[in-house]
Amino acid sequence: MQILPTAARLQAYTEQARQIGKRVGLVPTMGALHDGHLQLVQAARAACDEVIVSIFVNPTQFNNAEDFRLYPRVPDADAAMLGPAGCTALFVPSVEEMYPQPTVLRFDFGALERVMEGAHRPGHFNGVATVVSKLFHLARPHHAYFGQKDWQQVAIIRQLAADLSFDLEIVACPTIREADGLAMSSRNRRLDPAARAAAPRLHQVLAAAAGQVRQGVAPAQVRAAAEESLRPDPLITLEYVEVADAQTLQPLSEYMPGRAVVLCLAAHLGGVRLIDNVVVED
Ligand SMILES: Nc1ncnc2c1ncn2[C@@H]1O[C@H](COP(=O)(O)OP(=O)(O)OP(=O)(O)O)[C@@H](O)[C@H]1O
Ligand SMILES: CC(C)(CO)[C@@H](O)C(=O)[O-]
Ligand code: BAL
Repeated sequence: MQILPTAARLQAYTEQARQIGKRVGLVPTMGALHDGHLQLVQAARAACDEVIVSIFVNPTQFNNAEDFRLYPRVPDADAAMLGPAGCTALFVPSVEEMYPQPTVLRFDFGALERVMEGAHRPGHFNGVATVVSKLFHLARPHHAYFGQKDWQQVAIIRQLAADLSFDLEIVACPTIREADGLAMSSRNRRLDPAARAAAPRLHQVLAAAAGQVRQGVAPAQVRAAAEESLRPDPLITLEYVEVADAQTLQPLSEYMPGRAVVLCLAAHLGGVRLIDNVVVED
């Protein structure tokens, strides 16, 4: 596995690969890798000759300085996992390399970002779109891999790729969970034992809500039941729970035949902010 510390090295590496007809897959991450990430690497390996993983804790997508400071960083353990998983090149730029000057780019994803993570983390998707655009320009991958745990992020990146005519396929991979249902997430490492023990409640509540959606319980009632169910838990502070159209991400007041529903939430457990979602197909 090659280590590529600079943008120029990444560009040269992928350009050479494309010139000899290789298919290039890109897996953007912020590191502190787990099986959710490795699934993306495996999917890339199955479809591509070159699997480029980027690890970059992108400052421009953090709306909370403490969250950025405390984001788990374990570069040696990450690198040790990636070779055996099938990564052929690891891009690990510095902040100065990615942002030689402060960026002034502004994206507006309209209704897609006025809800959920976009509404609760001002500037977050601007930072995500900025860094993902840069990665797409530098690596020019044929395929780029993202996780459905970040459902809204996938929708925004699809819009970004379409609007900017990036010639690549966005591949969304399912959410990988711990045995107790907790969605794998780098931030899980920051949970203390009590918060870790409480954390599977998030998925339990979403699973119960999904059951209600399947029975036709109205969206407002589903939301209220989820809020009610988490309220007594002293370790969990719910930030939002939403019942939304899975494609447009807009909150639903009623179900529409033939349209999938996504149930999304964000919650704080002992200072750690986690998100999760489940999708209910019609
Ligand atoms: N449990 C998971 N299952 C599938 N994909 C995942 C999972 N967790 C993260 N991913 C995907 O991995 C990519 C990199 O995510 P990232 O490095 O931010 O990790 P993370 O675990 O989501 O961390 P955090 O949510 O704490 O930032 C994203 O496309 C993300 O959706
Ligand atoms: C896509 C991404 C790597 C951009 O920094 C990040 O938002 C993430 O890890 O999901
Ligand atoms: N996986 C989402 C990246 C973030 O929370 O900033």
